[in-house]
Amino acid sequence: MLFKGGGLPHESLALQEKLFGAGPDYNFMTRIERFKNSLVRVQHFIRCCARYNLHDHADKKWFEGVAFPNEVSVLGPHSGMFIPTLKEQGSEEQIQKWVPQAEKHQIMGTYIQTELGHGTFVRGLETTATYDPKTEEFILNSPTLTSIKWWPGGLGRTCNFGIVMALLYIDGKNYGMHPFVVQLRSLKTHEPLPGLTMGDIGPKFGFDTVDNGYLQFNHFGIPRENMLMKYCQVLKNGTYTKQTRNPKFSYGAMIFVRSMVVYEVAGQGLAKACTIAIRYSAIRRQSELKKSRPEPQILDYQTQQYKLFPLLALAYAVWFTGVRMKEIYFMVNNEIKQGHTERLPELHAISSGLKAFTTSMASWGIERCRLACGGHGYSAASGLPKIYVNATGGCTYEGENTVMLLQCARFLMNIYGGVKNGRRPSGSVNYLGERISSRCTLTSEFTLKSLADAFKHRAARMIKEASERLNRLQASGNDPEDSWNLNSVVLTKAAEAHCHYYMVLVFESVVESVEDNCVKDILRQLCQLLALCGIQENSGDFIQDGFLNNDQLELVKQKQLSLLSEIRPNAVLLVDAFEFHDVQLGSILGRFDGNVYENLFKWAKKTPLNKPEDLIHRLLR
Ligand SMILES: CCCCCCCCCCCCCCCCCCCC(=O)SCCNC(=O)CCNC(=O)[C@H](O)C(C)(C)COP(=O)(O)OP(=O)(O)OC[C@H]1O[C@@H](n2cnc3c(N)ncnc32)[C@H](O)[C@@H]1OP(=O)(O)O
Ligand SMILES: Cc1cc2nc3c(=O)[nH]c(=O)nc-3n(C[C@H](O)[C@H](O)[C@H](O)COP(=O)(O)OP(=O)(O)OC[C@H]3O[C@@H](n4cnc5c(N)ncnc54)[C@H](O)[C@@H]3O)c2cc1C
Repeated sequence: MLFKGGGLPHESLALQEKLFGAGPDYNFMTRIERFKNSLVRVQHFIRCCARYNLHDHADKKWFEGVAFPNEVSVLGPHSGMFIPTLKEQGSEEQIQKWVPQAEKHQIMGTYIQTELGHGTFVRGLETTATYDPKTEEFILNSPTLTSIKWWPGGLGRTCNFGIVMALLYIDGKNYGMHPFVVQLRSLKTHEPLPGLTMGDIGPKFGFDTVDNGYLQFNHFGIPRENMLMKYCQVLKNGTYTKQTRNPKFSYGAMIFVRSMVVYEVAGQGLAKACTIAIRYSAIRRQSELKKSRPEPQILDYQTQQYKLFPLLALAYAVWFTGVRMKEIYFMVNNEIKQGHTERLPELHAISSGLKAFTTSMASWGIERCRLACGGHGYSAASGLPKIYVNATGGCTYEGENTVMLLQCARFLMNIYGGVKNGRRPSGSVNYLGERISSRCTLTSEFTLKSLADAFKHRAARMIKEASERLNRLQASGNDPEDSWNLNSVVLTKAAEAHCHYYMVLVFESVVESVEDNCVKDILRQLCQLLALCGIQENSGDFIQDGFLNNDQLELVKQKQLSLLSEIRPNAVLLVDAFEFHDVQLGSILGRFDGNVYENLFKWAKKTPLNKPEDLIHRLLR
C-alpha cells in the first residue's frame, strides 16, 4: 500500500475479467495476431469502462495495466495525447464538442506530429494548413516526401481522428505550428477519407500492438472550427488573433507525456524487471559456495547482489521521482491555467531532463536484469525482452534523450547566467544560488544529507564548468551556436548531474517522510546504495576538483559492499512490495509462487514450433 494508494480495487476487478487474465500466449503470436489480440482487449476494456463506470484516468490506468501488460495499446496515444491536447488547447466549445465523444471512445484519436524527415526539430515540420476564407476551410497538404506524417501511434489502422500539427498559412504568411482536429476515416466504413493516403509503417523493435502509421495529405479540407483555438484564433475573414501567451504552449502535449513517462514507463518497467530478476535469483541455485554443501541461491553471490541491488535501489528512486514529477506537472499546469506561466521553463526543463535520465537508466537497468538471469533471461518466457523493447522506446519518443538533456541544459545555462547577474533561482535549481561547500562532509556514517550534498556539489560544479566553457568558446571567436555544439557533450553531462541530484533528493525526502521505523531503515539503506553507486560509477566527477579523496572513495566502496549483505534478507520482500500481479509481469521466471522449472517446461511444449503437422516437419522428414 506504500505505492498504490486507491488503485487496488480496480486492479482486482480487472483481474476478474477472463479475457485479460487468460487467452493465447503473446510470445507465440505473430505481429498481426498481437495487434488483433490487443484490439479485442481494447474493445473489452471499453465495455468494462462502461460497466464499472470508469471515468477517472487514474482508475482506468489500473485496468490498462492488467489488460495490456508491458505493452502500449492504441488507447495510449488516444487517452495520453489526443484527449489531453483537446482539453488543453481547445476552446470551451471545442472541448464540449469532441471530448465527451473521445472519452466514450465514440471517436478514437492520436497525436500526429512527426514526419518522415523531421521528428526532433519541430520547427522543421513541413505539413501546411492554408486558410481559404472563401470556403472557410483549412487545406492540409503534404508538399514534399519528407513532410509525410510518420510514426503516430494508432494512425495505421485504428484511429478515425487525429490532432495534426501543421504550419498555419494565411494569405501567404506562415504563422508557425498549430494543432488541427482532423477526421481521418469514415465513421461508417472506417475507410480513409478521400485526399488521405495512410497506413501502418511496418514492424518495429517493439510496440507490436500499436499500428504506428503514415499519413499523406493531398489538399485535404477541414472546417475552420477544427483549429484548436484556446490560445489563437483564425476568424472567418482570415484575421489571426492570439492571446498574449508563450508560443511554446502548443508544445504542451509533449510536456504532459514526458512528465508521465518517468513513472509510467521508466519506473514501472524497471520495477517489473527487478521483480523478475530478484525473485528468480532466489529460486535459481547454481555452483557451490562451499564444498559438499547444497548449491546456493544465486542471490547469495555477492556479484549477483552487486548487479541487482543497485538496480532495485534505482527502481525505487525512479518510482518516487516519477510520482513527484506527476505532482509537479499538475501543480504547475494549474498555475498556468490561472495565468501564472513563470514556472513553465522549469517544468519543461525538469520534465525533459528526467524523462531522458530515467528512461536511459531504466533501459540500461532492464537489460542488466535480463543478463543477470543467465540463459533463461534470454528466453521470451522471462518476460524481460518484451519489457525491454517497449520501455526502451521511451528513450526516443517524446523527444530523443540527448536532445531532451540539451533542453534541460539550456535552462540550466540560463539560470546560471542569471545567478551571475544577481538573480535568485528557485524550485529545483535553487541550489545554484547557494554557496556550495567545496569540502566533502561524507563520513563512514553516510547520512542521506551528506550524500545528497555530494550530488549537489557535483551538479553545481558541472553546471558552472559547462557555463564557463561555453563563455570561453565564445570568447575565442566561435559564434553562440557553434560554441553550444562544441560544448554539447559537457552540457548533457551537466544536465544528467542535475537530474541525478534531483533523484537522490527526492528519494531522501521520501525516506524522511516515512513514519514506520523499520520501513524507514530499509528505505534508507536503498537510498544510500543508490547514492553510493552513483558516486562510484561517476567517481571522476567527484574527485576531479578534489571534493572526494581516495580514502573517502575507499569508504564508499566498503559501505556499498556491506549494504549488499544488509539488503539481502529483504530483497524479495522489497520487490514483492511493488505488488505486481503475475498477469502484469508476464514472466515465468518472476512467478510469485516460484514454480519456475515446471512452468518453463509446460511453456516450451506449447511453442508452435513443436506442432507436429507444419511445413518444417514436412521439410525435415
Ligand atoms: C493521472 C493521469 C495519468 C495519465 C497517464 C497517461 C499518460 C500516458 C503516458 C504514458 C506514455 C506511454 C505511451 C506513449 C506512446 C508514445 C507516444 C509518443 C508520442 C510522440 O513521440 S509525439 C512527438 C514528440 N516529439 C517531440 O518530442 C519532438 C521533440 N522536439 C521538441 O520538443 C522541440 O523541437 C525542441 C527540441 C524542444 C526545440 O524546440 P524549438 O522550438 O526549436 O525551441 P528552441 O530549442 O529554439 O528553444 C526556444 C525556447 O523554447 C523553450 N522550449 C522548448 N520547448 C518547450 C516546451 N515544451 N515548453 C516550454 N518551453 C519550451 C526552450 O527552453 C527555449 O527557451 P529559452 O528561454 O532558452 O529561449
Ligand atoms: C515507439 C515510438 C512511438 C512514437 N509515437 C509517436 C506519435 O504518436 N506521434 C508522433 O508524432 N511521433 C511519434 N514518434 C516519433 C518520435 O517522437 C520521434 O522519433 C522522436 O521525437 C525523435 O525524433 P527523430 O526520429 O527525428 O530523431 P532524430 O532527431 O533523427 O535523432 C537521430 C539522432 O540525431 C541526434 N540529434 C538530433 N537533433 C539533435 C540536436 N539538435 N542536437 C544533438 N543531437 C541531435 C539525436 O540525439 C539522435 O542521436 C514515435 C516514435 C517511436 C519510436
